[in-house]
Amino acid sequence: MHVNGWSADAAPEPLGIQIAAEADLPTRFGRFRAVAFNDVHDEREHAAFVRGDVRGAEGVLVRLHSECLTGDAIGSLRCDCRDQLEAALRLLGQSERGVLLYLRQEGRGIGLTNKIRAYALQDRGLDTVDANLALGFHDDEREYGAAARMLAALGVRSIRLLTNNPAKIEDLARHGVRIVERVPLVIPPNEYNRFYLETKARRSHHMLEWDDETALEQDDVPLIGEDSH
Ligand SMILES: Nc1nc2c(ncn2[C@@H]2O[C@H](COP(=O)(O)OP(=O)(O)OP(=O)(O)O)[C@@H](O)[C@H]2O)c(=O)[nH]1
Ligand SMILES: [Zn+2]
Repeated sequence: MHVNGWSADAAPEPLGIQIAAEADLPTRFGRFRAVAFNDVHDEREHAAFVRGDVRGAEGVLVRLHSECLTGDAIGSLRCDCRDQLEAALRLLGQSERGVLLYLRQEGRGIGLTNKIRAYALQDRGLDTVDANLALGFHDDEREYGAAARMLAALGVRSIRLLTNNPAKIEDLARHGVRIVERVPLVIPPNEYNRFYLETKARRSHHMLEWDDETALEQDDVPLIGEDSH
């Protein structure tokens, strides 16, 4: 398939990464292409979900989503991950082209077990940053080199990045990704993640602004079979 003079088969692969497998993926958000990679620098199974033709394209709408098993799969209300994931997929599904990178750096890179340890510390009053520090980690252990290589392997030339996180923008740019615009992805808080979101804004400088009028009411949060407390 030729797009803007590029051929998906003949395009030069960037050093150290290549597409390992791809297939169509119809989803409840629209039709995507699921893409897996071989990356000599990173053995984790990151994946790209690609909407439309992105090879050679400029200003492609891109979301980098860091894995959150508790939020993404189980529907935890402690964070905003699943809401962000669904909002991003909805936006991409309405777009002609775009990419969601699903990055296997659970718990901001500390892994599931340590994230649950961090939750236990948060239940004793620490915020997300101090909980990570108490466990001997940085507040955020993620890096976006693999994401940059995946975008290069897909032939994306420049991106419009869906994020509120300045560190993500900086690290991606440091890895050579051209970001032409930041597109906010703000989810109104619920009663369980309000402190978490406030911590993101206050301590991690995330660009979060929401209108309290639009905040989810408890009734809107699907806590089936549980008393609210
Ligand atoms: N260590 C730790 N990780 C968490 C916690 N809550 C959510 N996460 C992880 O945080 C990651 C999501 O990152 P966030 O900081 O919420 O958001 P972001 O992706 O950096 O920023 P945006 O692009 O604006 O969404 C996922 O990997 C989650 O598993 C927590 O309390 N502690
Ligand atoms: Zn989460």
